[in-house]
Amino acid sequence: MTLTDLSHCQGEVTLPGSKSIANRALLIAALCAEPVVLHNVLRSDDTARMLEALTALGVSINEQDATTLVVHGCGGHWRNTTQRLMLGNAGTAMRPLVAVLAATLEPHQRIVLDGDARMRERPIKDLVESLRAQQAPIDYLGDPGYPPLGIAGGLQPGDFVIDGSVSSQYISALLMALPLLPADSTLTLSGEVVSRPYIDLTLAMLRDFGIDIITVTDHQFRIPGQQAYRSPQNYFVEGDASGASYWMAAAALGGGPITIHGVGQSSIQGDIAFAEVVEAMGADVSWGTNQVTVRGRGALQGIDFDGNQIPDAAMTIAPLALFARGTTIIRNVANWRVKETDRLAAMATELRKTGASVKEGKDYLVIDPPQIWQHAHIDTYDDHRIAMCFALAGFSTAGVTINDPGCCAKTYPQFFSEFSRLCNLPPVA
Ligand SMILES: O=C(O)C1=C[C@@H](OP(=O)(O)O)[C@@H](O)[C@H](O)C1
Ligand SMILES: C=C(OP(=O)(O)O)C(=O)O
Repeated sequence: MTLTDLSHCQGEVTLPGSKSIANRALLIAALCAEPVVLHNVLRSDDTARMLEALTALGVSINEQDATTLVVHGCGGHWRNTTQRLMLGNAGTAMRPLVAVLAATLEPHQRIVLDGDARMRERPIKDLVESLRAQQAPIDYLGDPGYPPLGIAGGLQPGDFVIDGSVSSQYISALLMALPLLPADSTLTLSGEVVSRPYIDLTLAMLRDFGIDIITVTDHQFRIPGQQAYRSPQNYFVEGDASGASYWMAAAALGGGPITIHGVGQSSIQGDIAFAEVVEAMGADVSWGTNQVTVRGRGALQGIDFDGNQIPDAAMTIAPLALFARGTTIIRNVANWRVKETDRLAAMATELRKTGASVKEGKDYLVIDPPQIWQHAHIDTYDDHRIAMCFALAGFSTAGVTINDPGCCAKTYPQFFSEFSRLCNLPPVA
């Protein structure tokens, strides 16, 4: 898809449901003993993998309409445990399922969790070792430290320790699983903890489903055992705040205004903080009930930003940097290297194609905008966020061609049709 010389991008857009919330809600609802009606569920590759996995485990899930699903949970007593579950590249399916299955399977039951080629390269060792230290029988069936994994029941409550410096998803996974054990546990986080707002998101959702977790310190939780997930009957999935970052950026570049429906200032998603980034770079942000409006103010200014708390939305700073005055630094994002692709390397390579000057460090990027723009053919590495970020380079007169824009289906299948609509382009086939 080629995008060139976009000037206006304005109007109203309604976000799809959050991937992070939808996949947590599906799994948690499956752990309830009573049905839960989930509203505004994202339908995308990542949620499809979770839905398929839960269905294979024997959970019945009915569609009331495309985004309203009724989950008939089985209280953690899975009806079918002879499966190999294929989880694609959905971190939010793989990581929680490892811990939850370890906590809920019987010792004689065994499940294999596997994913696509990239998932087999994404580390899971810290999580597996923490579970194994508490007697969970988990085997590496391929390369040690990576999926596929064979998992059986047998996990014991006790004092869990986990390194939080690679992925917060490991910690969220343990927080979801440990309340189901027959006695109390503690969970201690070692190392620098990345992506902390996703841990807070997990804690907020666990509360909504009746689970009690005591935060002892920033690095320790006490988790009473023998708890049961309780159905709130209805649960509403907020719009995807990471997805909102592309619209905020498009408004900052094209003037907007763009009103984004589905998240508000009090969102439980950390990525909503991207609004402060576009404000700092040169846009006006105004909040309404469950909505935010962004207007560009003209020239953007480069920024020096620590992306550790919001690694997904922080990617959207990179295309803004192409249009900003001065240098932009995105720092403290080492774990970009273990996501859909090595995002530090991919981002640096693709930004350079526009004429930008980019320094790629171990855990940071330094970006200076192009002095002379070149038309860039962007490779997307099967990474939805690379595809969506580079749509924004379409605001240059040289423009971009994005290879395989369809990879945005991981979290935002409608992204390019919505982008075309707001920028007044011919509809995407
Ligand atoms: O818990 C979650 O829903 C997520 C946590 C983050 O991963 P890390 O904790 O691995 O940074 C984020 O990048 C991912 O898209 C979703
Ligand atoms: C890192 C991401 O996904 P995952 O949930 O697979 O980790 C992402 O959506 O940017």
